[in-house]
Amino acid sequence: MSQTLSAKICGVKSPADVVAAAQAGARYVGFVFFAKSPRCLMVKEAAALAAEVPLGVAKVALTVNATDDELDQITSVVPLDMLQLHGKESPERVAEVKARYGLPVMKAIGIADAEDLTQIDLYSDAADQLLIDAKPPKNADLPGGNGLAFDWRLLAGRKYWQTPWMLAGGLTPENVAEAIRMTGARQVDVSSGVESAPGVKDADKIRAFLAATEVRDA
Ligand SMILES: O=C(O)c1ccccc1N[C@@H]1O[C@H](COP(=O)(O)O)[C@@H](O)[C@H]1O
Repeated sequence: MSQTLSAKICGVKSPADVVAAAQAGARYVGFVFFAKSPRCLMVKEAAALAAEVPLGVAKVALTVNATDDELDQITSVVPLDMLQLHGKESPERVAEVKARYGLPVMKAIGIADAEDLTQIDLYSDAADQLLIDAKPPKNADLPGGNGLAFDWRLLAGRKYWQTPWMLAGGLTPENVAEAIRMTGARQVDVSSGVESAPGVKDADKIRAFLAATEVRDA
């Protein structure tokens, strides 16, 4: 039996990126609002891109430790379906953001070893979704989007968490099917693995990534 998973293409920067993601079957596209990222958008640029996103594809704003002022600016200008919090936001802050903006919130959890998995339980009530990503290296400029994978064996047998979750971190068209098989993920998120250079999405890689998420049961 063939199972189609949901995929998020994060860090789209142009109408062509949006078209490539939507036509390939992405269920989410991500707009990055983090100045150090090569994928960072101005609020007005994101609003223009949001207008290009077809119905059925969710628009996600990725922020890192954003203040209310920053989130006010983003949410007042960009039509959004979800907020992704990718910094050190506490469970209380996640709940506050969810209540203040009335949008579903996805909290990123960085994983390097088994101990990090305890974070998942801490956030599972406050967040609508969890993004289980590789923990960034110490002193990295970016808390995500580094093209680094974690040991997927840490998630083996844990696919029945109550809170919906996405797998992220170092996914590529070449490894995503194996990552899905090992973790049981039903949703995957990718940024650098579908780029030809940092911040430059590649339509062929986006298509190959989405095609590879169609996993055939044995
Ligand atoms: O993509 C970015 O630039 C980024 C910046 C700051 C925080 C998170 C970011 N991206 C997120 O990280 C995951 C994993 O990225 P990658 O596929 O390993 O490059 C990505 O899916 C985004 O959600």
